[in-house]
Amino acid sequence: MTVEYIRYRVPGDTAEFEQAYGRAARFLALAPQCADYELSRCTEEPGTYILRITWSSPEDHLKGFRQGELFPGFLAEIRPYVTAVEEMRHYEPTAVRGTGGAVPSLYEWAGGAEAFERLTERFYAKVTADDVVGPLFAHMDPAHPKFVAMWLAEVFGGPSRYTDERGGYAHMLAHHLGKAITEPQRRRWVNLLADAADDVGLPDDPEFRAAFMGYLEWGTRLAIANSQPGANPPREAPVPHWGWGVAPPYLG
Ligand code: HEM
Repeated sequence: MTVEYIRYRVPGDTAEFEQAYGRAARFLALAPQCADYELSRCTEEPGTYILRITWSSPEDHLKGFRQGELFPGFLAEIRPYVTAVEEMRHYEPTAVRGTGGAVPSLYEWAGGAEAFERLTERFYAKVTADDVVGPLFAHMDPAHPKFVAMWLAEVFGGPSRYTDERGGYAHMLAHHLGKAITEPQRRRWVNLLADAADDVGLPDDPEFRAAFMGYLEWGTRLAIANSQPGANPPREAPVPHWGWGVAPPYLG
């Protein structure tokens, strides 16, 4: 991915400029090389704009889009503003990124470490009594619920205890390798965790539950793939961090 920034200083009618970009954006929306785009207006100097476009690569932008069939239509809309461009360059994102304190983490929203411990205690009580998934956990370490609570807490934005104290992703992966988890087992695992979330009173607002269940769908489908005989997933990776996605926390 590469991020293109285009800085404009628009001398005349800024409403017309925004309308022109509104029309030009249709071509970006169709471009397979474009991941997303956003036009922002400067608060202090309203004639100044920055357009941010994320492209799959500089080559995809310069060869794929610029030399492709969508570019003439795009350019026709914004041609009057070409002379207003002050900067037009590609930037590589760095590791410095994240959300600030204005958005609570899913970990905080859920109720912190104690909420995840209540959740997994309840969940594994259901799991071990279950005929579909129970046999997989027959020799489970008694501390397993606590370890999975640490994992979930870290994934959802809590402290990095699973990484620091338990071996992180590599350790979690090692527990799934060769387990040959089936789809009915995966589905039961997800259903029991959703039931446990209700039982222990995890927040049930739509935004939290959509993000929570989104991670469970993603993680359990990976667990199936990684657990099949002969699977060769990456042995080292960071613990994933899961956020709110498209539905931010409801603060109404
Ligand atoms: C989001 C999905 C999942 C997450 C986050 C997860 C997390 C974990 C973690 C962190 C461990 C290692 C705990 C430790 O440090 O000792 C573990 C082990 C294990 N997981 Fe998962 N898991 C997921 C999905 C599944 C599914 C779908 C199954 C099977 C239906 C499964 C079966 C197991 C088993 C059998 C172990 C070893 C338990 C033991 O004997 O101690 N996991 N899991």
